[in-house]
Amino acid sequence: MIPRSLLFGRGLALSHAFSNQNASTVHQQLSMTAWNLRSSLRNIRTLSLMSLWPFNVKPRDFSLPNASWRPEMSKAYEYYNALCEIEGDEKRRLWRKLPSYNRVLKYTTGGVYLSKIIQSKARLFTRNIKEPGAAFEYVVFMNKQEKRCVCVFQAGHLLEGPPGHVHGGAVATMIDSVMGTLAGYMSGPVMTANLNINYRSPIPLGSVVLLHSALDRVEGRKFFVTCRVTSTDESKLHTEATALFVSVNVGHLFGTRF
Ligand SMILES: CCCCCCCC(=O)SCCNC(=O)CCNC(=O)[C@H](O)C(C)(C)COP(=O)(O)OP(=O)(O)OC[C@H]1O[C@@H](n2cnc3c(N)ncnc32)[C@H](O)[C@@H]1OP(=O)(O)O
Repeated sequence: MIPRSLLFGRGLALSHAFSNQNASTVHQQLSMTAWNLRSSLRNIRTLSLMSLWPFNVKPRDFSLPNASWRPEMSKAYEYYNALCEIEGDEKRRLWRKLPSYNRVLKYTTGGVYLSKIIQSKARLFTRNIKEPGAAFEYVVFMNKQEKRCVCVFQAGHLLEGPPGHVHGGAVATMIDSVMGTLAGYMSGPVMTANLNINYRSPIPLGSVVLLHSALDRVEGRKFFVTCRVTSTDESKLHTEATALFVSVNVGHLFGTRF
């Protein structure tokens, strides 16, 4: 979808051009009209080329296994991935692996935001480091029926906070992202309104942990979500969090509520 104003703005100028009866003015306006027409075609061509991108390139799914994954990460991935592949009716499948891109593609499928997003250099915070394994390696498995998800997270060397351990802000980033993904999956666009974190034990740099997130309750537009970060065998609790997400109209993200 291309914004109507962009497509038809010059078209309106074209129809208005014939309202003046004066011959020279009509001549001038015809030249203007030809210019407007050429310009419109150029705009349409540019916009249609733009609208083909990025759909003509398959986006990279950053949550697929790569060489930087430690055996523990691969093992946890295979465990949850196997749950996704349980045979049967598609609708009855409980677990799904969510793909993960470095752009928020969802909003580029159409509407007035298309050109804004396409022109943007924005990249998702957790997916903007090119070297595999250097920062956030993670994959989210969603269970919509049970209103919960599990994220397998391997924390790379660029996420250091206290020596040899993961930065609390990096842990918070992952918690916010996973809880936000769950709330968004259940409701559509959401924003974090409130996030409370208790750090119970430090996470060694390079280690693999699980983030278990669950939807606690919904009150109108408010989604209350919990999260626990544990070792992969779940014997050690690293972090606990609760958060409130508020569902928003997409216009809220662009400052144009409607
Ligand atoms: C794939 C990657 C996923 C990544 C997910 C990451 C998510 C994020 O990090 S989002 C970025 C950080 N968050 C923000 O920038 C949000 C900034 N805040 C806002 O935009 C707004 O305050 C927003 C959207 C939260 C709420 O605004 P608005 O839509 O006007 O709702 P508003 O009417 O104020 O509040 C709605 C309800 O929520 C409650 N509420 C709002 N904020 C809070 C809060 N901080 N604490 C408690 N309650 C709150 C209100 O009291 C109200 O409750 P009720 O309906 O019972 O009266």
